[in-house]
Amino acid sequence: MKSSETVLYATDILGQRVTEYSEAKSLELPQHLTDYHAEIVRAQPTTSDYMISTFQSQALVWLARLMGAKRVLEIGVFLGYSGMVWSHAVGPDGLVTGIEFNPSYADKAHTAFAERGIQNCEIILGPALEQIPLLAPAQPYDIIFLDAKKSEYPSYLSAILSRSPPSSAGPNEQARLLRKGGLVVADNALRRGLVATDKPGENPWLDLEARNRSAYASDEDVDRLAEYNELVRGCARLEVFVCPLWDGVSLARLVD
Ligand SMILES: C[S@@+](CC[C@H](N)C(=O)[O-])C[C@H]1O[C@@H](n2cnc3c(N)ncnc32)[C@H](O)[C@@H]1O
Repeated sequence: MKSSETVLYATDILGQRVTEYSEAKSLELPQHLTDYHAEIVRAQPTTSDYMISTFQSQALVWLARLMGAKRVLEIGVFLGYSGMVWSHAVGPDGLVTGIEFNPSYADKAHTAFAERGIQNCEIILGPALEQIPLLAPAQPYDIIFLDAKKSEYPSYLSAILSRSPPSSAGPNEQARLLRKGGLVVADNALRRGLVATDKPGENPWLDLEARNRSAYASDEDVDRLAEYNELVRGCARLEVFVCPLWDGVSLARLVD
């Protein structure tokens, strides 16, 4: 099988079966997460693909647990599904802080947390680029999850890095936003593969994009995501792996 035929963009039966098999053989998500995901898919069919999938959730829980993560900053909350995933990953003694600029989404997420007795998720209301500089976590985050405006990813990254100075800048660990060894996890880093190819005949999403721009990605989104991937790859303080699953997930570790 060619690498381009992995589960990410596969529409063939084998790709589906491999994905189902991998989900079934990976760590189990608790019922409240799978139920809430299914509830949103049923109730909000046109926007439910804003959410990470349950399969991606399994990977993120595994990753957070591998790191022993206890503090997660999530930029882009929507209805709180991925916040609940991080909440589960960090456990009751951890904390998930979300930033969301849509008050109606934030309300619904708060309600969903309360209905499920989830007490370790908080939401800051406002535009991410205004709120990031105001954050003052008691301890630096272990993971920062980018899932808000795609065209702002490069700006999120520079805001995070400028608030996370290297050790050489002095003993200022408490003031850092992201701890040394922490991860910037950026969802949709490949955006339907458009960052990799927009040649007609190579990317079946091109037709869909042209017909329905608003549902998928604008040229600006794709250009800024490509810029984000370049910036991360070129940054000496970050070590990155771009995972070609789902819509692409960039995993960038802050080395210093
Ligand atoms: C893709 S959805 C997040 C989905 C969520 N992480 C999940 O998987 O369940 C993106 C969210 O980011 C919010 N958003 C977009 N731009 C934003 C910004 N500049 N500041 C804060 N929130 C923003 C949107 O309102 C939307 O709820």
